[in-house]
Amino acid sequence: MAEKWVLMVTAQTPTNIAVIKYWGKRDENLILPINDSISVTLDPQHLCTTTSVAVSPAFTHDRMWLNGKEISLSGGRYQNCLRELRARASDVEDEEKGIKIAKKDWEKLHVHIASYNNFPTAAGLASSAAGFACLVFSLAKLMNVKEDHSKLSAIARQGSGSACRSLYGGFVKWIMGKEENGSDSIAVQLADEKHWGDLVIIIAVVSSRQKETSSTSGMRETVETSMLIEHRAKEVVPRRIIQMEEAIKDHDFPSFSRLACSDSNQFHAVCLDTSPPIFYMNDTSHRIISCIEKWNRFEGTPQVAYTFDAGPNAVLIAHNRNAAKLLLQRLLFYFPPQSDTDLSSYVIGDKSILEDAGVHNMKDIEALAAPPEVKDNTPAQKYKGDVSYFICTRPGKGPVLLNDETKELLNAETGLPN
Ligand SMILES: Nc1ncnc2c1ncn2[C@@H]1O[C@H](COP(=O)(O)OP(=O)(O)OP(=O)(O)O)[C@@H](O)[C@H]1O
Ligand SMILES: C[C@@](O)(CCOP(=O)(O)OP(=O)(O)O)CC(=O)O
Repeated sequence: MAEKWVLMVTAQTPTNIAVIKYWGKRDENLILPINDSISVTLDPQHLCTTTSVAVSPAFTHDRMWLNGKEISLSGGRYQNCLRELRARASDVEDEEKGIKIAKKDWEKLHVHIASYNNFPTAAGLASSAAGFACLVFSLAKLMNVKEDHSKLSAIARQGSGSACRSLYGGFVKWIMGKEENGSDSIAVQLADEKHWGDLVIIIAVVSSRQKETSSTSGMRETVETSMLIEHRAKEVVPRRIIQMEEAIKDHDFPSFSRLACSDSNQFHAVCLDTSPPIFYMNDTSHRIISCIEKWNRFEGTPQVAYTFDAGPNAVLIAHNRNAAKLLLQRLLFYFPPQSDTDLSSYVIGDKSILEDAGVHNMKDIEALAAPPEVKDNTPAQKYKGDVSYFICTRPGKGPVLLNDETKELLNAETGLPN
């Protein structure tokens, strides 16, 4: 194998937001959780990771570049994923390029990985979920790993727990499993993205700075010190999982919303019950919760569900386009952009919701009326600049291979970043 060929695969993988949260591990190395969790996959058009992986006899060691910067692959999580994939690699033949890789060659061959997140990394927008899912999916294709998505999810899980749910589109359950080796701790699809196509998701990016306590250390401290976590994992979540599956199957938005909001609040309550306490939400997060709670109560039936991961950003799930329009009007009313902000960078993603809301420029935002649920009270206060930007999106599809050469992140001849 003295030739200098480069074989490359590029894939795109979505991120996901948990509506029944994973928080706490029973095995730190294999990443085995203490409860099942359920998530919604977000449309990769708006939030996704793109990863190119390449193999060449010319590569001297495994290397990775994340968002253009070289990072070390020596960490246990990357090593575990690479080892599991190499062990399952098969023969690969590319007749056109005259490349033949035998199964046993994969132990000696090295890979180059380049990945790009089209959203802030490590800011509570689940970059590790999309990132590890994409790494595993693309390497599995390159190495001709002949296993289904559920088996691949058990490998992605070893990169980051929530990553196993990004192997599927739509609505996904991560089954915690019972086996000590983690073989039954896998993700399964509950319903695809078309099943509940009415849902609209608006993310309020409250802060895109890197957070103080990572999910990994946060959940470790919770398991070690919180008395509430055991009750949550053993009593509360198992019941909620059954109810959430039903709500999704039946398109029952009121139940979906109540369960998602309660579960997010309970996750943040166990963070507060951790010693020392962990605060992921901030004042802006709390104001968003109040706004939604007030509106939902005023309407008599939930219009929007909220959920917050390990950070202050709000993920708001509206039951249809009309609710999303009314939601965006409320959000822009309470959280108008700074005067020097450009509207097109303040609301990104699916801008058609902005059209529905009748907001075309900054003047339209200033002209928004206070929502009816606050009218009788003192004039509603506004919090200009407290939200960095909004992303409008929807439930989306799972990983896909990209055959477009212009999307490749590695050079087809050198295997180095483009
Ligand atoms: N595209 C990627 N490919 C591979 N690994 C990635 C990628 N993006 C992020 N990661 C890994 O995930 C880490 C960030 O994970 P972290 O859990 O801190 O943040 P997050 O996933 O953005 O937030 P959260 O999981 O709490 O929602 C990065 O330091 C990196 O190791
Ligand atoms: C709050 C959460 O987003 C926690 C995600 O934790 P991670 O999957 O990032 O943690 P590790 O398994 O240690 O990598 C809830 C969820 O996604 O279910």
